[in-house]
Order: sequence, then structure tokens, then C-alpha cells
Amino acid sequence: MPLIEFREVTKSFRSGDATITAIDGVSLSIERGEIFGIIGYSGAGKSTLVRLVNALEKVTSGAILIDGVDITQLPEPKLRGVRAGIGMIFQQFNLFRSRTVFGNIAYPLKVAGWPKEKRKERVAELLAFVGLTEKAWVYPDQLSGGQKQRVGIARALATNPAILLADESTSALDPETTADVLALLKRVNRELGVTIVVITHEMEVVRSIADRVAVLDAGRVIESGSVFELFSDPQTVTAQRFVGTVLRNQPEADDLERLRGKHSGRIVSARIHDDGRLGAVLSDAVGRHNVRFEIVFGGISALQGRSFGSLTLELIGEDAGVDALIADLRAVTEVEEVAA
Ligand SMILES: Nc1ncnc2c1ncn2[C@@H]1O[C@H](COP(=O)(O)OP(=O)(O)OP(=O)(O)O)[C@@H](O)[C@H]1O
Repeated sequence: MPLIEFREVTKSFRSGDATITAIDGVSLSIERGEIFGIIGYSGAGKSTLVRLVNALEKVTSGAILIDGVDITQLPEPKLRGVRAGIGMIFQQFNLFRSRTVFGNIAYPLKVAGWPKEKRKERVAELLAFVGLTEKAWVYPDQLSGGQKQRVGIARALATNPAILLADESTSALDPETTADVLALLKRVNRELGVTIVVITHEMEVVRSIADRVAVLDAGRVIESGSVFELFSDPQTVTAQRFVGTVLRNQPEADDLERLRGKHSGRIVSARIHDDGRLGAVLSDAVGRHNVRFEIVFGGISALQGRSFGSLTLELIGEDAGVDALIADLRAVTEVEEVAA
């Protein structure tokens, strides 16, 4: 059974006379123990989706099951129990400025009625886990952004939630600090077994920690699958644009223009798959068809233990030979002629 399941969920807001559909028929399953990424541009509906999971918003139609229980049917007192099992971290950290690091992390324990000694023990444990033991008695203003988010994570985990929702949790951080926080989230997942839903507009975040991902666009899930699938073979223009922000395997329009200016032969892009047969076929075929080639663009990346990429070649020779070579390559991979 999935830990979180959306079944045909729609959420509309009334705004004056207009109706805004922020979430539009979303079905989604998030399994226990995974890190699930939800990526989308601003306004795609990401925050609304998060607020539906912890029942801060009510669905217009559809069902949301958490651990098999449809939370859209639960009365408010029972929802409090559901929310207690969900931790949340935010872009702006949302720490209490008037409380110390210790006080911030202890707060949810206090609310949950933990006795003082137990609270102290638990906070010490959490501080050690996030590496901030020495900072227990300082105030948030004295911390760096990365440290603040570590406090946010410790606070979110205080009551041992099964789910952690991370809403743009690294968007306010520089790349190096982002990497540290993402590494910590990975430990939260692997060592504590917490299922994490990462909401982001940054593909790098998805690439570095997610197991699976859904692309949200205008309130709909337009693509979903393993991170490897999304990166190696994005199906929609939106997903291709997101992938393009972190991978430059394939030449874009301006690259092609430059290549065309420099190379007079026919230019093709071939996909590189994990089985690595492109090189063998290419080296064999060029001699047979009397075609020379130049490597003009390309890149190979690795994700989830598998590699993928693209190689762009200029093919120089008689048209018939070039056609025959392209046909040979097409027997083992996808080949696209990108510029004549
Ligand atoms: N309470 C509300 N009342 C009216 N419209 C809303 C409300 N909340 C969200 N919306 C609308 O729903 C759509 C999705 O908003 P949402 O905040 O979920 O997107 P987002 O992907 O999180 O964007 P961002 O990254 O900019 O926060 C937007 O058109 C937004 O204006």
C-alpha cells in the first residue's frame, strides 16, 4: 500500500467571480521509504499540493489516502493525529526568532505534551543528528541559512513523523549549502526511514536526492517516473526544459547555429544508452560506408547507477554512405538529423 496516495484530486479556489483550479485531477502514489520529488514552475500548484497532504486545505473532489486512510473524510480532531505524523520544512525556515535553537526544536515536543526530561533527551539526540550540538543556546539570527534549515529539519523530525514535506527547502540557500542540506535529507531518509516529499522548482535538487519524480504543470501531473527515466528520456516539453537546466547533452538552437557555421557536413545526434553499443557500431560502420566523422557536441551522465547521454556528430561523405551509416546507428539507438 502506498504511504501517500492522491486519487483524482482537484482543488479549486474561488477568486471573485472566477474559479482557479490549482490542482486538476491529480493521481499519484508515493511509496513508504522513498524520496519523491515534485517539480514545477511557479504557480504550478506545488504549495497547494503540500497543503492538501497535511490537510491545511480541503480537496474540492477526489481522495487523499495516508497509510490507507482517506484524510478527506476525517473530522478535524482526527486530522490532528494525521498532521502529527507529518513533519514540514520551509524555504524561509519559519523558526521562532525569540526562541533558542533548543527552544525551537523542543517546541513541537512541548505541544505534544512530552515531559521536560524526555524533551531534553530528544532535543540532544536531534542536535547531534543534524550536527548542531554546540549551537543549542544561540538564537536563529546568529545562524547561517544552512544551519537554520538544519534546525528546521530537527524540529520537523522531533516527534518522529513518518513523512517529511520539504517545500522549496533549499531555494534560499547557495549551491554548497544546498548540497549539505540535501545530504542531510538523504540521511533522514536512509537512516531514519522517513518518507520525504521534496517540492522544488530546481532540477538539481531532484537529480541529487529523489528516487522518483512527478512534473506538475498547471495543476496536472504531466509526467512521472524514476529520476533516471525523466532525465534520460523526458517526454514533455516542460520536462525537457527542466532537464535542460542541468544537463547539456544535446545542442540547443544557438549551439546548432554555431555548429552549422563551422561544419559543412550533415549533423546528427545519437542517444547513448547504458548498454554502450553506439561506439562499437559507429567505429565499424564508418569504414564500411566510407564516411568520416567529427564529434561536435555531447555528454554522458550517470544517475541511479545507469548512464545515458547524447553524442552529436558531423558526418562527412557521400550522401548514400551517410544515409547507410545513419541506418546502421538507428539499429541500436535513436538518431536525429539536427542540421543538414
Ligand atoms: N488561497 C488561494 N486562493 C486563490 N487562489 C489560490 C490560493 N492558493 C493558491 N491559489 C492559486 O493556485 C495556483 C497554484 O498556486 P500554488 O501556490 O500552489 O503554486 P506553486 O507551484 O506553489 O507556486 P509558487 O512556487 O510560486 O509558490 C495559482 O494560480 C495560485 O494563484
